[in-house]
Amino acid sequence: MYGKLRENAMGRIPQEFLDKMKKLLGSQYGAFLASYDQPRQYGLRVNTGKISVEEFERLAPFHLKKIPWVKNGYFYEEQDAPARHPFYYAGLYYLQEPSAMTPASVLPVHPGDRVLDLCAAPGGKATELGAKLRGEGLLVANDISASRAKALLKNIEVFGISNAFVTNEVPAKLAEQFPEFFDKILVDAPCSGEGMFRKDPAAAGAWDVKKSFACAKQQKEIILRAAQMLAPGGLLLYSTCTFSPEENEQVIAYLLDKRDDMELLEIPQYEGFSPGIPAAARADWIEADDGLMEADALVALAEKKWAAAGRFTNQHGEEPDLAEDRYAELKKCVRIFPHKMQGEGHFLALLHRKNPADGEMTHGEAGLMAERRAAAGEMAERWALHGKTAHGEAGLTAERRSGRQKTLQNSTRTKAASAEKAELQVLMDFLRDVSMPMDVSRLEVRKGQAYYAPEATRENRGLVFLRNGLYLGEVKKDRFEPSQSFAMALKGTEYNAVISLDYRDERVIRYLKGETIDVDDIAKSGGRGWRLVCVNGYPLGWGKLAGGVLKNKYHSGWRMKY
Ligand SMILES: C[S@@+](CC[C@H](N)C(=O)[O-])C[C@H]1O[C@@H](n2cnc3c(N)ncnc32)[C@H](O)[C@@H]1O
Repeated sequence: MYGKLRENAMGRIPQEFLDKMKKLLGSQYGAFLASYDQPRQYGLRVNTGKISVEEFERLAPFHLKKIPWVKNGYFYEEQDAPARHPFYYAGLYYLQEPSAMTPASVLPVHPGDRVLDLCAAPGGKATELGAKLRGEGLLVANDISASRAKALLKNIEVFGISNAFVTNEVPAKLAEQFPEFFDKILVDAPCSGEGMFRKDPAAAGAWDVKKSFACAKQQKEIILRAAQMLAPGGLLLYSTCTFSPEENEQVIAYLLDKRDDMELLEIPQYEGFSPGIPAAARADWIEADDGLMEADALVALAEKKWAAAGRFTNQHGEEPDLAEDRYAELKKCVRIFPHKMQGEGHFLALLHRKNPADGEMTHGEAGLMAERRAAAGEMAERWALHGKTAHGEAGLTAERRSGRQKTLQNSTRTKAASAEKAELQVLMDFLRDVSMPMDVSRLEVRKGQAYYAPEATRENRGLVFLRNGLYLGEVKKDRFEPSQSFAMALKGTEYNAVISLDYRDERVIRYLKGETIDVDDIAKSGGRGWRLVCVNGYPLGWGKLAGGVLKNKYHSGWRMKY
């Protein structure tokens, strides 16, 4: 009977799952099975928005080994305990299973792109997409679960990503607001998680053969909505952490059936990658809408479908010529198997939406392109007007700072009609000490709350969202209290009053636990006011200095607990 768990040599791996894998892998099945005797892989991915991989290798006291197929990925050893290190709190890396790093690493994202991560929580992939944007363009990071979206927002903030719109929506609602809007979309779909069994034995216990069918139904809805939001010429990366063909090749085959304008692209190859399995989109891997079915019913359903579609094998093994089958291109997908490389398991498909500009363009699409060209021109003018500085530029000279202040004041005048003018001025006074490149026309203060809106922001009325852009802090009468997220978005060189401690200094941990710390030895010249607290030059949060003592302003909800 389907769904019954059986104890076996590897623990609680369901026999029905093993039977499916045997069918999928054929002669490789033995090697796959043996991989369950191997330990799981631990990985961390460097946040290149904050630190280069070279500097990270020099600084991090871990046993690191490069993950060969991910430029900024490393294996570490369990005893390194990187989740307890201050560099983790500084957002220098994300802890992620190595094969899960692959989707965001193969989706080419460039500064200025409009990017959507549709199923983003808790942010393992969104944080990498955001790091690649370098603060330019827009990252819409969405999750249907409100509690998981909160975790997503925190990770985006820890990573210092300033241009994210974090939403908690169903894909259909987003598709209404963002038709053909995004250059790049990641769909890391909710799935049956068969690639998680070694890492998380509870996932094996929760597995059921019905789950793949239910997930596939959801995945098909999600991927179709994603395609609606993709601009002509855009790229869509679909991924899962499961092996089941129903949730992988069959979802891609479904999309290709529904959308003639979508095509599969080759994914840059790594020797351990396995190709997608065209036969898994047909053969007797069949979809049952209502889940659990007895074997006879499955065969009957399969025969009905094979007859109707005319492209599946029947139970006697008759199948059409592969070379003539459009599903042959499913081999461009990538499968990661734990017996072929050092990753737990993943599936990836990179899809391109054909651009009518390369052939005949429809009227609507031509309008969209013109609108986007105009918006790009307007943006370029705006940057020129406000003298945008390059990323990574360390600090402003006094001369440039005073020039910038003039620009800020000019902009304040343009907002004179706003009731928030006085509050905006308080914010601007604080920003005199900040040299992070900012476009002043994107600063907003609403009811005392200050934000820096993303570049490609849009009307979002009606959408449930947690954050639009960077939360800068709160204006309280005539003073400004900078936020934790603002500290994380700054570089150590972008605030002119910094207290930087070495990670071995015991005060770092005390600061992260929320304690007041004595910094008289560093702040020798005395002084008062806001200090950006850093570990080895990388911001951790704020403190307020008075008499050589630093009052702790680290976000109370983010404190180190042990
Ligand atoms: C595989 S997880 C995503 C993991 C994430 N990409 C990462 O790397 O950290 C799938 C996510 O999809 C969300 N989800 C489930 N159904 C969804 C839907 N219909 N639309 C959007 N998100 C959905 C789940 O809440 C879950 O957080």
